[in-house]
Amino acid sequence: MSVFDRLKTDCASEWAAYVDHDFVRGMADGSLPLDAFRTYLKQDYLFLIHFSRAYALAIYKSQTLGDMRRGMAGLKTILEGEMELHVELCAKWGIARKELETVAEESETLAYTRFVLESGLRGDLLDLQVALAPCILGYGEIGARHRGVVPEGTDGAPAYARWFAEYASDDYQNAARDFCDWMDQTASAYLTEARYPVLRRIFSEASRLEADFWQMGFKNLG
Ligand SMILES: Cc1ncc(CO)c(N)n1
Repeated sequence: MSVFDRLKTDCASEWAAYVDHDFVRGMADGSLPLDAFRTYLKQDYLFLIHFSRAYALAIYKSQTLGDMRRGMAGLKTILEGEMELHVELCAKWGIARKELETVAEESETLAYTRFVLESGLRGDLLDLQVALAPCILGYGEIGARHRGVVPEGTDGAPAYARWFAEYASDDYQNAARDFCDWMDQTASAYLTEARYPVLRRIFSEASRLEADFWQMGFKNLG
């Protein structure tokens, strides 16, 4: 069993609340208000900036050149792939790059991103990977489950279909698989049963903060 499967099994309710959140269901059936998606997308741009910093921290926390290379590949995926998707989607929906760069950070964004960074600063590479796992592997699961199929006819449907397609793409799915293998490899070097409860707590909190991040999208709806 992978470390990811073990953590997911032990945090089943937090995991389900995250990957089956109403926000995700609303994207999947097209009913999500576009303003909720816009709020989410702007905050996610800020999220990705800190997420990149967390990958940079993974490089710093690496013990081997192999780990450093994997951290660098992850950093590249975000900086050159995912962030461009955001700029593209935002431009389509009337949010210019300039506006993205000046958006005020919501407390949910602040809490989640700094929690991930703090988990890595305080701990070692494995703590950091466990804090990052819900982000990468959760979006991988959501993308694979919905595969870009959104019923047409609602305002947001094209954006949601594009969004799902990105996370269902081979590139993203391969990056998620690589991440899972990488975490298993680190665990085989560092995981002991004595430290497992700490990792489980990190995974559970990161999953809860992901659910809060979706919920944030519903704030400020008129
Ligand atoms: C909040 C959040 N979690 C995970 C991902 C996937 O990278 C993302 N873009 N945003």
